[in-house]
Amino acid sequence: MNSPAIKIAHLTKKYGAFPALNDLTLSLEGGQIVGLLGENGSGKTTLLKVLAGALTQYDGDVLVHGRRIGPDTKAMVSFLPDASFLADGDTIDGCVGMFQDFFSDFNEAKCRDLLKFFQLDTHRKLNTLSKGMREKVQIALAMSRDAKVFLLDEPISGVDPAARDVLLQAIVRDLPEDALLLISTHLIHDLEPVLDSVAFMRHGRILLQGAVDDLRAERNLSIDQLFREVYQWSAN
Ligand SMILES: Nc1ncnc2c1ncn2[C@@H]1O[C@H](COP(=O)(O)OP(=O)(O)OP(=O)(O)O)[C@@H](O)[C@H]1O
Repeated sequence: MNSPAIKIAHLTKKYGAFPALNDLTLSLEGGQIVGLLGENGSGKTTLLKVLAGALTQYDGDVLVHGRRIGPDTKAMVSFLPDASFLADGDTIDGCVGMFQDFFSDFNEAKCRDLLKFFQLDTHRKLNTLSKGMREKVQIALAMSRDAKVFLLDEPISGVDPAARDVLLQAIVRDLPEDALLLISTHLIHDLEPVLDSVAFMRHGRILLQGAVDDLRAERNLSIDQLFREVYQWSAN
């Protein structure tokens, strides 16, 4: 049998003495879109950084397709961090060239197609773009790798509500079959239509996990409503 796309057991990541991830266990299969949800400070970004190989000091077992985090998994994982990872002075064309040089699974034609779809002039420098335009560039780059796991940290927070749907469709279209797309967000209502399952985090652990359809049917609530109910209840 194939290994799960992500398998985490007893993951603890401390900043100083503070456990941002606290004995977290999670297993996710490929071929699905998963929402990583949770209140501020619950550990979403920290978890994505561990999976991406950006944080290396932690306790516990973290496997991507059966491999420990390292060069092998980095080659399979496309990570879109919440902060801009591109240099201000570069043009969009320059960023495309950098991805082309850096990632052997980068599909330039797909990226250019997405940039065109977003109506971005690729001669422009990043420091002349709005926050939302920059997010579109980063999404086009990150989604144009032929990766097995995509980790997106708050990918659509900078775009206006009307543009979010378009952006989301661009993210999910042409997703490689069997790929896992794990998206952290507070914009649950916007994301809900594209999600197959969700993992709710609290205090560095998984509080609740399940298929969106099952959770909706069991609780008779939308995921947005369920989130409010769970966190209201657990905050008391
Ligand atoms: N570099 C750091 N040094 C110290 N503490 C940190 C650092 N990064 C994160 N933390 C702490 O770890 C906890 C988890 O932070 P993290 O950014 O992973 O949460 P999050 O769920 O992504 O939050 P948000 O929804 O606000 O983006 C928080 O309490 C935060 O203050």
